[in-house]
Amino acid sequence: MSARLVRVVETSHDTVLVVDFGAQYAQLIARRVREAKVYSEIVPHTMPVQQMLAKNPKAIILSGGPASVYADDAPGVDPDLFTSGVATFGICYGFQAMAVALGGQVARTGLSEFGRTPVDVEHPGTLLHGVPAGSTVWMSHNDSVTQAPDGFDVLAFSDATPVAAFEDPQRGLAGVQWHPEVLHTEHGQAVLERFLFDIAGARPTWTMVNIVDEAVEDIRAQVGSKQIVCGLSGGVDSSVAAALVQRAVGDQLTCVFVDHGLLREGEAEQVERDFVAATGVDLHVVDAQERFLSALKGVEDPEEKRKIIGREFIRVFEDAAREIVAKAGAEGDEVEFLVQGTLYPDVVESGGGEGAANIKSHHNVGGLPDDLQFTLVEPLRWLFKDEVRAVGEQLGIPADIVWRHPFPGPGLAIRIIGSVDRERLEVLRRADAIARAELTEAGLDRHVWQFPVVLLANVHSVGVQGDERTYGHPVVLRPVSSEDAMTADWSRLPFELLERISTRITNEVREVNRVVLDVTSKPPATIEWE
Ligand SMILES: Nc1ncnc2c1ncn2[C@@H]1O[C@H](COP(=O)(O)OP(=O)(O)OP(=O)(O)O)[C@@H](O)[C@H]1O
Ligand SMILES: O=c1[nH]c(=O)c2[nH+]cn([C@@H]3O[C@H](COP(=O)(O)O)[C@@H](O)[C@H]3O)c2[nH]1
Ligand SMILES: NC(=O)CC[C@H](N)C(=O)O
Ligand SMILES: [Mg+2]
Repeated sequence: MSARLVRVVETSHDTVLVVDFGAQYAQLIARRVREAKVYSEIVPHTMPVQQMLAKNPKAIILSGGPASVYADDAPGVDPDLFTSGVATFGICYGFQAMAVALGGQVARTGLSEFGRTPVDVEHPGTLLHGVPAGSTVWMSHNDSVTQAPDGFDVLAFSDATPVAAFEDPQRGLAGVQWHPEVLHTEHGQAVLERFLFDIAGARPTWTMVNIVDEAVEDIRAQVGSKQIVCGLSGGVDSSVAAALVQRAVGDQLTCVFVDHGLLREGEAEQVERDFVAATGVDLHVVDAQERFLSALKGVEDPEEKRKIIGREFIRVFEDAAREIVAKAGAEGDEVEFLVQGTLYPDVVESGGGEGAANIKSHHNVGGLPDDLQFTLVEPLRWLFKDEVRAVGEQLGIPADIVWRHPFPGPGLAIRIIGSVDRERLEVLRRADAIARAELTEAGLDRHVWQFPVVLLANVHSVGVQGDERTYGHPVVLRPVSSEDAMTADWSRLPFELLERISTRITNEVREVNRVVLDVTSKPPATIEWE
């Protein structure tokens, strides 16, 4: 990330740091803060307090976490934080850790609360101003604060928890046992906003107009008068990134669309037609089917597939950059910059959070080759997907691009379980086209986040079609709902729709004799099968 961009963000907006104690919901907390128009970043709990303070935060939020505050290896909070003058809000584990650090008591009372829980507000104070006397919140804890630290007012209690919320507005400190960030909690956003605005005094300046203006300014400063290429897939992220760069440096930008042979039916034609029509951008289409398919020949391991694809993408961008420079007749002037549509969850998932495991190498982050020659320009690396969509709308990108379902860069290669070849790709492409067309026909595109169809090319199953025995392959339908692809649930599509898809696929795609539905959430599964 460019040091300049860090400065632009930090000096023109109030920043809220979300300290991650291993929470399920650290990302969600950051998103909710941003929904209140305050810029927010996640930092690991291992970051020293001095380093946090160096980011000049307006407020700090301590997240929940799996540990018990008195356990030997429990992550603690440096008491310096509470004398630094920075307003601090504790949620669940963060609330308990704040209580202990300031001299309160936490105990495992034997009374746990999970899920929907009624709380009584006995004294709203500043934090719970406007919250009714009885409301329902979402809890997930075994330990409870049994005594608030000196100087704090206790604001609420539940059946199992004598201290469910407290505050000391003079010192800018407050906390709740429940999770204000989850949708099931009534008045959750309002409580976060009382903390942000009334206790911390943060300013709501993180708006789409400001985000766009600042990104444009920053790209201009980074790129100057040089040529720049953008890997454009026609997906939401790269379309929005390209539109931002186009606004910043106009015709210095050339977009490169790679047809790697792993695309869905009609995709290449659609990107060429719709994207150019919508933006007027200079689009360079590369037919690299042969190159990708021969590099992938016989490869079954998912990580190996991803690494090969990441590498080939970059090699194609390098070749394209050389051609673009030659065409422009600009001798000796190399293309130094490559625009990618990398998002904040990509950054967090690929080790932005301390000790985060590598689940899979996204082709544009962990899958990049070591000898990358380009300087990356990633104007969206601070944003969540819903924010990217809002930026896209702000830039006037048509709704069918902004609301497209995400499609992974490695394409159908990671939806064929087993090695990839032209025949298998063709089978999957036909099944996928049927599923997508029926979803659209049913008017349910906006109800699902994504709808992968997966070909189990390594598996055979017996069927009977036209009174004859067949020995074909199953395909898996994987419709999911999600807010940001970090977590997901399987979509409850109507049975009639599933039936139509199943019948059409087995009738129209000869190689497939079985259609199954994936009913796993993420976690424990992931959205894509590889
Ligand atoms: N076929 C392609 N040609 C050129 N670049 C691509 C292609 N596929 C992916 N990329 C590059 O990889 C990046 C990451 O891909 P990813 O699928 O996450 O984003 P996207 O396609 O822009 O949006 P979406 O997530 O909505 O599909 C893209 O932003 C783009 O820069
Ligand atoms: O551009 C991409 N390059 C990749 O290598 C990649 N792998 C997964 N995805 C997409 O990321 C989201 C989360 O996917 P998973 O639950 O499978 O990890 C889902 O939206 C996936 O489609 C990718 N996108
Ligand atoms: N969700 C949480 O933060 C839980 C905090 C702590 N582990 C408890 O069980 O009470
Ligand atoms: Mg994509």
